Amino acid sequence: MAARQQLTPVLRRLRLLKISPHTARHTGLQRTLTPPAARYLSSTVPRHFQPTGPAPAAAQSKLTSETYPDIKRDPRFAQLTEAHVAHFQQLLGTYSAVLDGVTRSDTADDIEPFNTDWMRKYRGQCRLVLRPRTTEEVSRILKYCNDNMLAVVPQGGNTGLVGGSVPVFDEIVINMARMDNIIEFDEVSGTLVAEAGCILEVVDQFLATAGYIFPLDLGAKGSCHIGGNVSTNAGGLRLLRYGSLHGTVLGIEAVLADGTVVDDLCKLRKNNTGYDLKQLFIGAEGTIGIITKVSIQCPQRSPAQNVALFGLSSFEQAQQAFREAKGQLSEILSAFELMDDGSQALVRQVTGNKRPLEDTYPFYCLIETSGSNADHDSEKLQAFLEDVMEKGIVADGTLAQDETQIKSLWAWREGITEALSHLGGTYKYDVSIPLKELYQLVEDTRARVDEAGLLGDEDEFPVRAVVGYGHMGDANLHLNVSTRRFDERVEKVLEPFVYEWIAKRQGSISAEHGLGVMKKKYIGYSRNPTMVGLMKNIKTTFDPNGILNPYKYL
Ligand SMILES: O=C(O)CC[C@@H](O)C(=O)O
Ligand SMILES: [Zn+2]
Repeated sequence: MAARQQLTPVLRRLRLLKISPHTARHTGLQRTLTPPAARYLSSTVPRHFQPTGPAPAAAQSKLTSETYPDIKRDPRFAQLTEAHVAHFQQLLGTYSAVLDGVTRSDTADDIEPFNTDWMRKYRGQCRLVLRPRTTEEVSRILKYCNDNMLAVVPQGGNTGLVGGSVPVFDEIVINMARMDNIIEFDEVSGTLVAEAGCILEVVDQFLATAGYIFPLDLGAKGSCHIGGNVSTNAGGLRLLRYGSLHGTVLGIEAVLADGTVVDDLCKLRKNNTGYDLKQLFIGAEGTIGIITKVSIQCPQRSPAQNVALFGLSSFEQAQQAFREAKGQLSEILSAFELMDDGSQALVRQVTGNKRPLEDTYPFYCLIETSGSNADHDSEKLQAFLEDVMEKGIVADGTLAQDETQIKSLWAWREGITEALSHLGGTYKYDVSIPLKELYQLVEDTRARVDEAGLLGDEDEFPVRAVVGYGHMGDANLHLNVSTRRFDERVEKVLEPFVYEWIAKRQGSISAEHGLGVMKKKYIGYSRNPTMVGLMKNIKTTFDPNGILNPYKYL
């Protein structure tokens, strides 16, 4: 206690000193999602982005097949015919298809959003979108496609960042949005069973009404589907606390290429009976089957939550702060995120929002705690803050006092992706590196782009900034190269340089966003030939004709 009193002057440096514990953020089931334009208009920034928002300033108009001329359409696949369309129309009833140029649609939807990814970096040429409502319909669609050699792309909320959920050529899109039922929830065990097309935020808000939380949270939660999350093995903001989907997913139902339904919708935490086949579908990006249902273990929602944002003078200090946070906050630490100043300057530029700290620092960390005892948590956090400030690890900081402040602090981290998208094209590298060297990649990349004469403030330079941020608690960095326009010269300077850099340090070239089209040819930088060979065997076993999400992943 004496020590704490002595430290009071240090604590005064925190602008929002008083920690007010508060209840969980989401209450009630709400299906209305906020339009993207409104996202930056208030201090209570909604925590998601939409894939169908306004096109980024320098949207890619090129087709993926033009950007990647070495990818050729597989001649084994059939061309779509009138007979195929008629078949699907009959199969799916009135809610059937959107066919480009031909009026066979149950909606007025344009086909283009299904062909284009959220970043407008990848553009396919699909002419048919199917939107099944049941597993049975998915099964029939796939059986027919397999028998007729029609390639398909499973599509969730289309919020992916590696071009995995849009076609490359004329693959048929199987969009899962209509399979959006929450099937059952056990309030005692916390086991949820839901269809793949459920929107993550909707499920999370449903769980909030029962005092639970979905064990995954990410910026795209307002648009992404839980089936897509599982298919890409999304990591998100609280992996540090709740672990990977490989641990929380208890079971899945999936449909194989030939229409076979794999019913492994297990609800048990323990089940060592034979190979754990569901694990193969988690992170397979729809290449071995389409996930139709998911059973998942949901943790209890923490009644007390606190968020703090700190400024730090070096990456070395960010590491020290992380170490202290783990030691001192232990079981209540639920997120530890890193942002460099460049990323924060871009968010500020796009949103116009006032920065949370008065001065700028080279690095910022966002810490979240979630616990069950508000007094206990506040005490721990206070003590942690006193300690890291006294030790000179943290230069300045701010603590959210209420729900609104929590959201606006989180927006400085979660809003980076969207902010960058408004500035032009972004080359994104989602990587895992041993923590010590995490930020070195950003510095080395910046130096390389600069040396190539591509980085500058004036419009003639394609690259505006090279920034880094990410899930420091998971040693997962998001290296983002923000450009005024996508430019082949930039891509050539970045690739394979970034992948080689990572391979030298035994890192992963794909930490949480998947491989998609973007990293297909680079898999060898993170997986050895024996493993890639085994993966190819698995792919052939599950999908002998290769109709599921071709041209990607392997
Ligand atoms: O846009 C990115 O590079 C990262 C997106 C997402 O994984 C995040 O952590 O914000
Ligand atoms: Zn991330």
